Amino acid sequence: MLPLLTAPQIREADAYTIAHEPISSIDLMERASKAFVSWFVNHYQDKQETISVYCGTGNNGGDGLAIARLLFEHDYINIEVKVARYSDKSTTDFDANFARLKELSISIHELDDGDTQPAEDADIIIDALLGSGLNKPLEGNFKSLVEYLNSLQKNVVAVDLPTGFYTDGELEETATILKADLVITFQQPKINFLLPESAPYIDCWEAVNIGLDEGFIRSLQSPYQMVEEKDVRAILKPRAKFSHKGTYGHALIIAGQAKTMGAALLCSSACVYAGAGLTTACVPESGLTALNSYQAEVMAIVRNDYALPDLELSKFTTIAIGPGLGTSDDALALLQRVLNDYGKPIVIDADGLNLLAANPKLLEQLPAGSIITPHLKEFDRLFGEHKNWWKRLQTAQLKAGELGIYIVLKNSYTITATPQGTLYFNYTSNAAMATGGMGDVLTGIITAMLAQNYTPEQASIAGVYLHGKAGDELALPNRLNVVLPGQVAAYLPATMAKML
Ligand SMILES: NC(=O)C1=CN([C@@H]2O[C@H](COP(=O)(O)OP(=O)(O)OC[C@H]3O[C@@H](n4cnc5c(N)ncnc54)[C@H](O)[C@@H]3O)[C@@H](O)[C@H]2O)[C@@H](O)CC1
Ligand SMILES: [K+]
Repeated sequence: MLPLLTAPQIREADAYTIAHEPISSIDLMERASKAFVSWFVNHYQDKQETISVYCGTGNNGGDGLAIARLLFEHDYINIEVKVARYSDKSTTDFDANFARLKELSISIHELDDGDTQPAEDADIIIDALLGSGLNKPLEGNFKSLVEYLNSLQKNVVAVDLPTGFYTDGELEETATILKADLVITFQQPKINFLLPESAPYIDCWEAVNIGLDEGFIRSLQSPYQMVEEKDVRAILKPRAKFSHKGTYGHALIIAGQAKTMGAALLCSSACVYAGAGLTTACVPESGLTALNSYQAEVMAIVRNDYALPDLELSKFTTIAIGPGLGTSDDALALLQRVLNDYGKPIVIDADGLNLLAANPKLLEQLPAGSIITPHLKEFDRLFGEHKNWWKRLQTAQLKAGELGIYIVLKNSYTITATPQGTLYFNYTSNAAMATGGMGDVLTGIITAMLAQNYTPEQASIAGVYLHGKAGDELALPNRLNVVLPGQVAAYLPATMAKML
C-alpha cells in the first residue's frame, strides 16, 4: 500500500527525512528538482522550446528556481524565470537558489505587488508559484496572476501541485486554481488528485520519488491508502492441485427482471469468470432462456412475481443481491429475507441499494462484513446529499465504521471504506470502461472473491483492482475507446493469471 498523506503530514515527512537521513533541506530541494527535471526532459525533448518558470518565494518557488537552473544545464536555452515578489518573505532555500540562478545567464523578471501582468509568449509554463504550503484561497496578486495565466491557455506543467490547489480537504467550486496539463508531484499523489473535483485543473499527474523516509511515512498510519499491484498479488492465491468446484464456493446472485436481465447475466457471468466454484442466479422465469443461452455455467433458481422462491440460503457461500432487481415489494421481501436469514457477509448493489435507501432501517441489519457498491448517486441516496467528494469520503469512513461494512464507492479512483476507518484508493480502470453494466461485473467479481473465501476486505480490494486492471489490459494497449462489461468479465481469467 502507498500511504497518502495530508499537507501537514507531508511537512512532517520532509522534516523527518531532513533530520534523520540526514540531508540538508537545500539538498532535498535539489533532489526533488532533479526528480522533476528527469521526468520533464524525457517527455519534453525539444530544447528550443521557450519555457517560462513562474516562482513564488516559498519552497515551491525554490524548486522552480532550481528546476530552471537544471533545465538550463540540460541545454534548454530559452528559459525565462518570473518571480512573484508579492510578499517580503522568502525561505532560506529560495534565497539560496535565487543566488545560484543569478550566476547563470537566465533572464529573471520580478513581478511586484500591483504590477501589470507580464507579456507571455512561452510555449511551456512551469508553475512553481505555490505548492503544498497553500493555506488560504488565492486572492489579490496571486489570484489575478493565475486568472491571467489561465486565460493564456498555455501548456502548463505544475511543480508538486497546481497553484491554488489543496493537497487535501474541501476544494471550493469558486476557488481560483491554475489549470495544469501535467503535474509532476513529489513522492506520492496528493489525496485530492484522486477525487473528481480535480478534473478541471489537472489533466494528468505523475508522482516522482524524492526519497522521503518510507518507514516514517508508514508510521503515520494514514487512513488514506493507495492499493498497489503487489498488494493484490499478496492477496490472490493460486488454484491448488486436487482442488475442485467445492473448493471455490457457491455464489447466489439474486438479480434481474424481464427488462433488466442483462444486469443479472453480466453479474453472474463475471462471478463465473472470477473463479467461483458454482454460481446460481435467482432470476424471473422470463429470463431463464436468456440465462441459459448467455452463460451455460450458471445454474438457475426461478422466481415468479407472487411468491418468494424456495431458497435454501445456508447452502450458499455468499450472496449478491440487487443488479436489475427492481424495487417492487417482492424485491424488498427478497432482500428482507436475505437480511433476516443469512447472517454471513453479502454484496449489495444497484436496486438492492435503492431498496436500502428507501428503507434505511434495513442498513442496520446488514450482516457484519457485508459489502455495498454504490456509485455517487446511490451513495447520496443512502447517506444524504453531499456538496463535494471530500465530504463524501468522510461519510463513507464514518458509515463503514458505524455499520461494520465495506463501502465500495465507485469512481475513477474507486474508494473502499472499511469498518476500521481505512480508505483504499484504486488506480486501475479507464474511461473506456464507462458503460452501463460495468458495475454489475464488479459485483460479480467481488461476489466470486467472497465465495472463494477471501475476506470481505480482500474481496473488495482485489475485486476492484482486477476489474479495473482487466479493463486497462483490454483498452490501453489496443487503444480501444470503449470496452464492454462482458469483455471485461471474459478477460478476467487472463488478468488474474498474471497476478499469481
Ligand atoms: N519542505 C521540504 O523539505 C521540501 C519542500 N518542497 C517544496 O516545497 C513546497 C512547499 O513549500 P512551502 O511550505 O514553503 O510553501 P509554498 O511554497 O507552497 O508557499 C509559500 C508560502 O506562501 C504562503 N501562502 C499560502 N497560501 C497562500 C495564498 N493563498 N496566497 C499567498 N500566499 C500564500 C504561505 O506562507 C506559504 O508558506 C512543496 O510544494 C514542494 O514544492 C520540495 O522542495 C521538497 C522538499
Ligand atoms: K505549483
